Amino acid sequence: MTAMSAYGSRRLIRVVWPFVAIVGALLLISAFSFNALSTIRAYVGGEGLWSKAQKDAIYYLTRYAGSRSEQDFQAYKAAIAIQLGDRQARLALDRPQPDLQQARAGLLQGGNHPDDIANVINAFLWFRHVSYLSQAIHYWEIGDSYIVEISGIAERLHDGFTRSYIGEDELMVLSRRVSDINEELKAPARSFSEVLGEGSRFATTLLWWVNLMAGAGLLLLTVRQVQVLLRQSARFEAELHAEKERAETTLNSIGDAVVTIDLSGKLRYLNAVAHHLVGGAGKGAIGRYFEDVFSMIDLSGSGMDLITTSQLRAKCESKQTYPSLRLQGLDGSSHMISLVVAPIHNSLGQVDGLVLALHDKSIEQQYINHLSWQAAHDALTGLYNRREFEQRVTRALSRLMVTETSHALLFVDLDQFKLVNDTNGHAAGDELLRQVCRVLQEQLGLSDVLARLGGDEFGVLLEDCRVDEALDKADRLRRAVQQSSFQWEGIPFSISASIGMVFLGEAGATLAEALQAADIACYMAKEKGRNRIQLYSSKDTELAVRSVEMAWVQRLRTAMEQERFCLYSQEIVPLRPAAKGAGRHVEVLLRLRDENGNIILPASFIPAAERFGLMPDIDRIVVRQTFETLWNMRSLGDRSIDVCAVNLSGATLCDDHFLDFIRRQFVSYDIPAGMICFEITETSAISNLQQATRFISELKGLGCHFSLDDFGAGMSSFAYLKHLQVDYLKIDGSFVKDMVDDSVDRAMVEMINHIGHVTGKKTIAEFVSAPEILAALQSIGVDYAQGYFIGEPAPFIPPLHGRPQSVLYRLPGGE
Ligand SMILES: Nc1nc2c(ncn2[C@@H]2O[C@H](COP(=O)(O)OP(=O)(O)OP(=O)(O)O)[C@@H](O)[C@H]2O)c(=O)[nH]1
Repeated sequence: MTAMSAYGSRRLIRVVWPFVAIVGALLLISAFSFNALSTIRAYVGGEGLWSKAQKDAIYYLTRYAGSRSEQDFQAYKAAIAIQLGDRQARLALDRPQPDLQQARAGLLQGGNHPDDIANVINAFLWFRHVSYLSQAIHYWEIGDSYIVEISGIAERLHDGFTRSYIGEDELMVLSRRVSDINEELKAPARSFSEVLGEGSRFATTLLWWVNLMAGAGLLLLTVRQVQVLLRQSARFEAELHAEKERAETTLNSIGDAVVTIDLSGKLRYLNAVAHHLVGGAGKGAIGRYFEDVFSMIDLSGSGMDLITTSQLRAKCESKQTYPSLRLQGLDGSSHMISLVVAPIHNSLGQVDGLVLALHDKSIEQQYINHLSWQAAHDALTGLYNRREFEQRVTRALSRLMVTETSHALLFVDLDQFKLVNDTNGHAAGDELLRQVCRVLQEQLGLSDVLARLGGDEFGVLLEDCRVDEALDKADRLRRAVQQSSFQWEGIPFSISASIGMVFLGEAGATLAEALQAADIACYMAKEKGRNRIQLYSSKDTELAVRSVEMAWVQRLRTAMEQERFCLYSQEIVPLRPAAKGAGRHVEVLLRLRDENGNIILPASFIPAAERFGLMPDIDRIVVRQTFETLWNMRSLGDRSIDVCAVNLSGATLCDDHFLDFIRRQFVSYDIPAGMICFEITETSAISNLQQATRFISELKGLGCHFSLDDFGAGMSSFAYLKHLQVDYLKIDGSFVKDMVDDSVDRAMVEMINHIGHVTGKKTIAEFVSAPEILAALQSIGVDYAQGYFIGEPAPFIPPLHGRPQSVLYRLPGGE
C-alpha cells in the first residue's frame, strides 16, 4: 500500500467511525428492547397460564369434593401442577444461590415456552426488586400461598376419600374453604395481572422513548458530523488554496524558469521567469504542446538534437539533466540554458507529468566574462593590467626562441604626475590617466599591446618590430603625451612622459630580467631630465642597476635610520549584529615621511621595496611600531582595540627568521596574540602557498588571526581558499567601490561574501566610500566595512597625544 492510500484509509476511518458507533448503539438498544418486550410477553403469558390453571384446579377440586371421582382428582392434579411448577421456579430463584436448573424445570412444568425461559429467569434475577416486577412477584407469592393451601386441602380430601374416613362436616368446611380461596385469590390474581399489564405498557412506552431518543441522538450526531465534515472540507479547501498560492509565489520569485507539462507534452504551468524566457507566451500557452511554444536544442551532442516530448517521456521515471541547451522562444529570442527534468507523481504514485527547471546561463556567462575581463584589465583605464601584460611579454619571449625576430618592451612613466594629484586632486589625476591612455592608444597599431602597469606607469609591447621602428613609435608616444592639452575643470595643464625601452632577449631570457631592464631604462630617462626615451643597453646594465638599487635602497634605508616610517590606522566596523558588541577592529597602515616632512603613500615605495628585497625589514618596522603603540595604549589604560590588523608582504612570508621575530615581539610587549590579525594579499599567499600555509599555521598556533587581503582580484583565489586557514576575507575594493551601480560588481561581492561564510570566514569590505555602498553591504550580509565613509586613516598613536584616532562613522541604530 502506498503512503497516499494508507493516508486515504486513515481519513476514511476517521470520518466513518462515529456513524458505525451510532448504528452499533442503536442495534444494541433495539436488541435490548426486543428482549425486554419478549420477557414481558413471557411473564404476561405465564400469568395467563397460571390464572387459567388456578381456575381449573379450583373447578376440578370442587368437582372432586362432590363426585369423589379419581378422574376429577387427576384433572385437578394436572391443573395445579402448572402453578406448582411456577412456584418451584420462584423458590429456586429466590434462594441466595439461585438453582437455575430447578427454576428451568419448574418453568417448563408451568407451561412456559422453552425459548422464553432464559428471559424470565434473567428478568427475575436482575430486576426482581424493580418496580412493576417486584410488585408482580409479591402478588405471585400471595397466589402461591393459596396454591399451597389448596394443595393441602386436595391432599386431605384424596386421603379421606381413598384411605381414611372424612366426615360430612369436615367435607363441607374444606369445600367452603376451597370456594373462599377461589374468591380470595381473585384479588391478588387480578393485581398480578394488572401489575404485569401496567409494567408491560410502561416498558413498551419506555422502550419507545428510548428508541425515539436514540433515533433523535443519531440524527443529531449525523447532523453534527456532517457539519464537522463540511467545516473540515472548507478548511481543507482554504489550506489547499493557500498552499497553491504559496507554491505559485515561490515559483514566481525564484530566478529559474519552471515549466510543468503533462505526459503528452502539453503545458500545464509556467512561472513568471518561464513566461519571460520563452518569449512572453502569456497564459495562452497553457494547454498547448510545449514544442509549439519553445524549442530546446541539446548542444552537448552533434549540436542539433531537438528535445522532444517522447524523449522526455521515455526517461520520465528518473531525473534527467541536460547541462547545455539552447532555448528558442516564440519571439525568436535565444538563451543558453541548463535543464533538469523531474517526474510529477499523482496520488497513486504514478508519473502523470514532468517538471522542467530551466536555468538561464547567460547571466553566469556574463559574470564569467566580466571576471575574466577584470582579471586581465585595469579598472580605471580599461587597458590590460600588469598580469596580462607580463603574460604577453612571456609569450613574446618564448616566440623569440623559435623565430628570428625582435620585440620591443617600453615602460612609459608620466613625469611629476604626483603634482597633478596634489594640485588638482585624485579625481583629476584619474581623468588624466584615462586621457593619457587614449593618447597612447591613438599612436599604436592593432597588434601593439598597451597596458597600465600601476600608478602612472604604462607598458607597451611592440612585437616583430625593428629598432628604428620601435624608436620612432616610442618618440611618437612621447611627443603625443607632451603635445596633448589636458584640461581639468577648465584649467589646462601639460604633462610629459619618460620612456625606457628594451629589446627582448637583450637583457636576459626571463620576464623578470626584461622588466627590470625596462625599469632601469625608464629610471635612467628620468635621471637624465625626463621627457625622453632611454634605450636599454646591456653595457650600462651593471652601472644602471647598481645606481637604481642604490638610489632606492639608500632612500629607504635612510628613512629607516631616521625612523621616518610611521603608522596610520583605519577603523573596520561590524555591520552584522553578531559581530557588534566587540571592541574596535583597526587596520594599521604604513606611511613614509619624506625629507621635507611630506607623507608618502606606500604605493609609491612598496613596489621598489619589494623589488629590492626591503620588505621584510619594513614589515619588521611595522610590527615593532604596532606592538609598541598597542603596549603604550594598554599601559595608559586604553584597551578599546580588540583586533589590530597588520599587513605583511609576500617576501616576509618566506623569511625564515620572521616567525622568531614575531614571537619575541609578543614576549617583549606582552600583547595578547588574539589581538593581532596579519593581513596577507591573496596574490602573495598563493604565489608562496607552502610558506604561507606554514606561516599561518605557526602563528595561528599562538592565537593570532589572519586576513586574506584584496580577495577576488585573482580568478584562482577560490580554489586555494580551502588551503588557507584565514579568519577574514577582505573583499577586493575594486568590486566594492562601484557595486551600487554595477550589478556584476555587486554579484561578485555577494559571491565572495557567500563563499567566505560557507568556508567559515568573516568578510570585510574595503573602499566603502558612500552610505549607499554601506547599505548594500548590510543588505548582502557582509560582516565588516572599512573605507573613507566609515573613517579616514588617522595617525596611529596612543590617546594621550590628544589627537583623534579617526573620524568614526555612526552606524544606523546609534552604534
Ligand atoms: N590619481 C591617481 N593617482 C595615482 C594612482 N595610482 C598611483 N597614483 C599616484 O601617482 C603618483 C606616482 O608618483 P611617482 O611616479 O612616484 O612620482 P611622479 O610624481 O610621477 O614623479 P616621477 O615619476 O619621478 O617623475 C603617486 O602620487 C601616486 O599616489 C591612481 O590610480 N590614480
